[in-house]
Amino acid sequence: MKDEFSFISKITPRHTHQSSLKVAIGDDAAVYSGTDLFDEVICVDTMVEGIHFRKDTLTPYQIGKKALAVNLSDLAAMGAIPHYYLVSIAIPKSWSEEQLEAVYHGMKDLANQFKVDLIGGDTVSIQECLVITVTVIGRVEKNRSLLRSSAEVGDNVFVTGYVGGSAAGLSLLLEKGNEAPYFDHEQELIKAHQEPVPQVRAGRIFAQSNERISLNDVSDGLASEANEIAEASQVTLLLYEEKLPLHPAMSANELDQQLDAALYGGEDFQLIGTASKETFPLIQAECKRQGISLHLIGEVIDNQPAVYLQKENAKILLSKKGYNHFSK
Ligand SMILES: Nc1ncnc2c1ncn2[C@@H]1O[C@H](COP(=O)(O)OP(=O)(O)OP(=O)(O)O)[C@@H](O)[C@H]1O
Ligand SMILES: Cc1ncc(C[n+]2csc(CCOP(=O)(O)O)c2C)c(N)n1
Ligand SMILES: [Mg+2]
Ligand SMILES: [Mg+2]
Ligand SMILES: [Mg+2]
Repeated sequence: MKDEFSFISKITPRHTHQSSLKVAIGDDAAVYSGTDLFDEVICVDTMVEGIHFRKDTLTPYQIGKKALAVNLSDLAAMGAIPHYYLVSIAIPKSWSEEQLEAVYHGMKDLANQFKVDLIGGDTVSIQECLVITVTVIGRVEKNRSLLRSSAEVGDNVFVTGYVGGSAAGLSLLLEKGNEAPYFDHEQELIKAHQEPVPQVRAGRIFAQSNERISLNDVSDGLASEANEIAEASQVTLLLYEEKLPLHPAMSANELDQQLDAALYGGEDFQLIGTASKETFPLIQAECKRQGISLHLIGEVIDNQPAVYLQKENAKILLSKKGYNHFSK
């Protein structure tokens, strides 16, 4: 298989049956109408041992926490308020009951933080490696879900927080293991990889602004996520290299390495999006008021699906390269 994206296109139904469906396959989560005031939002993501984590990159507690976090991040990317989650777990012989309890402990701690309830799941055995699949359900004010397809020419491009930290942390773990002595700044990068914080608050600020905002979360890397917005909105994004908020704990690394981590590393679980030039200062001010940093990183410049990176004096095409499950 070439990549998961062409596979998903192939299996996407051309017609759907339910009239309540508002957003089908193609965004961070699906949306269908709920009550008079709210739409329901639902998504699912899987973490596989050996692919998303190893016993020497995440503790069992962190595996659980991250499995829920990545799903809350997809709800955040829709502007939704999370409510419930379900967990399907496939357990190999190599995992003890004590370790599995720690996985659930990690999920529970994050669930308490966001006031979400575990309401179901499934438990099965598997031959080789642990597989954990989390489904989350939330809601957003009627017709206010934030889509990848809402970008327009003239918009500002923004991203919350810092990027590249997770990939830089993973490199350290893969190189030196989790037992090695680390400097404080290295520990910060490792933490960014192990315990990403879903940007639910930021997503809510964007949804409640009542403005047109396109949004996506950074699971596969900025280049890939920016391309998803470009494709869904049929626009060209121009990102300015010097404006990318590279995680400050990476500053000892070569600049090329930092850029590589931010653009192609993934798993930062920040939110990238676009808003009109009039809207951007409003949401940036509200983010600031709530202690969230919102960085202006580029502009929407044209009506062709593409992403460019403006370097000092060159404009380079950023392809949809990033973490890809089938091209590694
Ligand atoms: N096997 C599948 N069957 C049906 N729909 C799928 C399948 N895999 C993905 N999708 C849908 O395709 C769209 C894109 O999925 P994708 O997993 O790339 O997005 P994401 O969850 O935001 O990213 P990531 O998984 O990298 O965090 C989503 O709407 C998702 O629900
Ligand atoms: C041991 C180990 N090796 C590599 C990686 C890197 N990685 C795995 S999946 C993924 C993208 C997000 O996944 P998805 O697209 O399924 O949401 C990334 C960046 C890791 N986390 N652990
Ligand atoms: Mg997503
Ligand atoms: Mg997914
Ligand atoms: Mg992915």
